[in-house]
Amino acid sequence: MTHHHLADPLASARRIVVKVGSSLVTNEGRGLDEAAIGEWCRQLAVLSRGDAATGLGERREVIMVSSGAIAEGMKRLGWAKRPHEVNELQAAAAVGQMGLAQMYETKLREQGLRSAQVLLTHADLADRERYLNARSTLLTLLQYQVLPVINENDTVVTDEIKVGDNDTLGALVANLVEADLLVILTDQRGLYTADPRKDPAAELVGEARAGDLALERMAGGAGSSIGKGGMLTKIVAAKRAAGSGASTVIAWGREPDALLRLARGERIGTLLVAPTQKTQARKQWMMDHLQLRGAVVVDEGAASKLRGAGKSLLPIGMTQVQGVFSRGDVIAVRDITGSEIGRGLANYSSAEARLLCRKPSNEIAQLLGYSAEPEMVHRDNLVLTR
Ligand SMILES: Nc1ncnc2c1ncn2[C@@H]1O[C@H](COP(=O)(O)OP(=O)(O)O)[C@@H](O)[C@H]1O
Ligand SMILES: N[C@@H](CCC(=O)OP(=O)(O)O)C(=O)O
Repeated sequence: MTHHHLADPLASARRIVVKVGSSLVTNEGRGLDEAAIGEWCRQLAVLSRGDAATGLGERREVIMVSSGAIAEGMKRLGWAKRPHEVNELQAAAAVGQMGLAQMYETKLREQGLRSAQVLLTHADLADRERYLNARSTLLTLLQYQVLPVINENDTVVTDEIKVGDNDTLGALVANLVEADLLVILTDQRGLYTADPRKDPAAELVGEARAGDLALERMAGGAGSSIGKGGMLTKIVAAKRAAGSGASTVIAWGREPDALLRLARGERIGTLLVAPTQKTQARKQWMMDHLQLRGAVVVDEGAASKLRGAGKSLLPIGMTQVQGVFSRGDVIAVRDITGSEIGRGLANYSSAEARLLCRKPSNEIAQLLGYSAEPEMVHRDNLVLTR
């Protein structure tokens, strides 16, 4: 084994989710902080483009998760106090989201970066099929070097089915796209041993293991009336992000060049290291958590490409489909002798897969009336059995 030490979680991160909280984005509710948003967008553009001169030659894929819709909506509606009525909160979110989207669009365009608004709900992430759709949309945007700006779709979701806070949403997005790093920018310099607003003796935690229970005892709720989650949701988010192998940094949103410095490997704020690496985390998830719904049998050519060359499974290599499964279910991939090659997420249902056996991918659209992906199981969603 050669890969004994873990790569530096900051400098090696190539896919990064950045989350900013309401109080930062809206300047404590005073209105969208154009200068702050402009600063993050400038840094995001450098990361996305790559800039050898600043020691960031390689391009990173970046996704923004931004709060602030409700706070900004309240400001625009002239509401001084946060309403309790759900419909009023939802109305405020709808008003504020316009401002958010417009601001990010403008600031990113100034940097020569294209952006896209993505509003997600809990259901989009809980349902396997919608999950895969959201995932492939986000990955497509990244592929085209578009920066997705994500928020919860507050206007349509009711309390019971809400993600509820954007720290959690950021972690779910990190899971969704299998990010390497989640950066949570907030109004404190990181996680302290106690809420620094209440305890002046509190000290900054430099580094810890994501998921360490001692962290949860340090974290309190939101310090202001603007933010939603406080530190606890950030700690829990870090644990969740670690589930897919992403480490988390909690840092001050006004720290100069925070995103660039982090990407260069500088330690800023609190680093919560994911104990398992990405590929291992995915493998565990695929092997442990899911029951198999079915299988596809592949010919020898496909089997050797999967085993040896690290390729995706294309419909043309499939000879047989077993069981009943939906798009997004975990299925086994077997060779002609019946032995398992690997497991992965099916891009097509069993009924569709039966129609696709032995067919070239350019016929998928014609056979099914639509085409989701050219692969039956994408390499990134496939784990080889040992
Ligand atoms: N242990 C802690 N370390 C740092 N901040 C803490 C801690 N416990 C509670 N907090 C509070 O959490 C707040 C940040 O959470 P929140 O207001 O939800 O911000 P955001 O809008 O960035 O999500 C801080 O202002 C702070 O008062
Ligand atoms: N989706 C909500 C944000 C909710 C939220 O989690 O806020 P925060 O704790 O400030 O990140 C909004 O845009 O107002």
